[in-house]
Amino acid sequence: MPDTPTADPSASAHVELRGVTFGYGERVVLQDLSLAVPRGKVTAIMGASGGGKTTVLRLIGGQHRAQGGQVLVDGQDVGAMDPAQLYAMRRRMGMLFQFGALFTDMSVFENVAFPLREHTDLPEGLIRDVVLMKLAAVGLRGARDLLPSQISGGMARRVALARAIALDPQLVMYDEPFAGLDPISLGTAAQLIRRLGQAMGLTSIVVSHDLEETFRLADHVIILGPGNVAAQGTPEEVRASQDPLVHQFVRALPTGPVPFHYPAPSVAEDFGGLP
Ligand SMILES: Nc1ncnc2c1ncn2[C@@H]1O[C@H](COP(=O)(O)OP(=O)(O)OP(=O)(O)O)[C@@H](O)[C@H]1O
Repeated sequence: MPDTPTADPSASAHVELRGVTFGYGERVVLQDLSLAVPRGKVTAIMGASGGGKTTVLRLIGGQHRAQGGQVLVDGQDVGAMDPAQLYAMRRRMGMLFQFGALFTDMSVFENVAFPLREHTDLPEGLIRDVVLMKLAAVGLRGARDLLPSQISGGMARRVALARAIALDPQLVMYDEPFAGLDPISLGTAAQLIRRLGQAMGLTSIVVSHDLEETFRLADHVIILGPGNVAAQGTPEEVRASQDPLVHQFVRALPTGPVPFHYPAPSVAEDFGGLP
């Protein structure tokens, strides 16, 4: 049984999935999945590898459409949006994907200016002010003229964050924001996600495998089990969950209900013909 959170996050949900089913071809990844992301808070989506976390982000961003159920952003059904509505919705969203790399032939400044040039008619002077403000927010105003090849991985992640918030989004989605970062850069990135979220009143959704950092950062945690929510609530509530899958997950145990094998034909079928 999924754990019941003490406060009902759907009361002020920014994003809601209602009975969502989604698969790639034959492979069903999400089955009747319902969850709510509270507004103005940091929500972590965690779970076993391949459990569908990135797929959930793609459904919220409208890159995929649910095959059953509804994905609601600000109460609007993403699956029913026409291209113009999708475009308008995405303008209010920032997305920071692990490999959503910077444009390598553009300076740090131009990388952050890019969405402003694409989506607004702001005059050059204002673009400069906004870019420098966003770079200042991530501590990199002084790095404006450098190329991505001249900055560290941690700095590049911060530039990508400045770019993701360039248009003052209401919602920012982070897919593995800590992957590959050293402990100091990781702590800085987590602090930035929290501080910027608070300063801008953002709803943040963080998909991460980094259990300790993510539990420290998040207000609300959702653990995906096979196709559905295994537990959700505050980090403390989720830590205390009795669900065997959640227990395995929060204690990082190698054995438990989370399968090691990707679904495959039976061993007999694959090897039965061997002498
Ligand atoms: N474009 C695609 N085509 C086919 N299968 C896909 C595609 N994208 C993802 N999958 C499959 O869907 C399942 C869920 O993938 P997803 O990336 O959403 O999981 P995840 O929980 O984010 O995984 P991880 O934590 O390892 O990044 C996986 O089994 C994956 O192999």
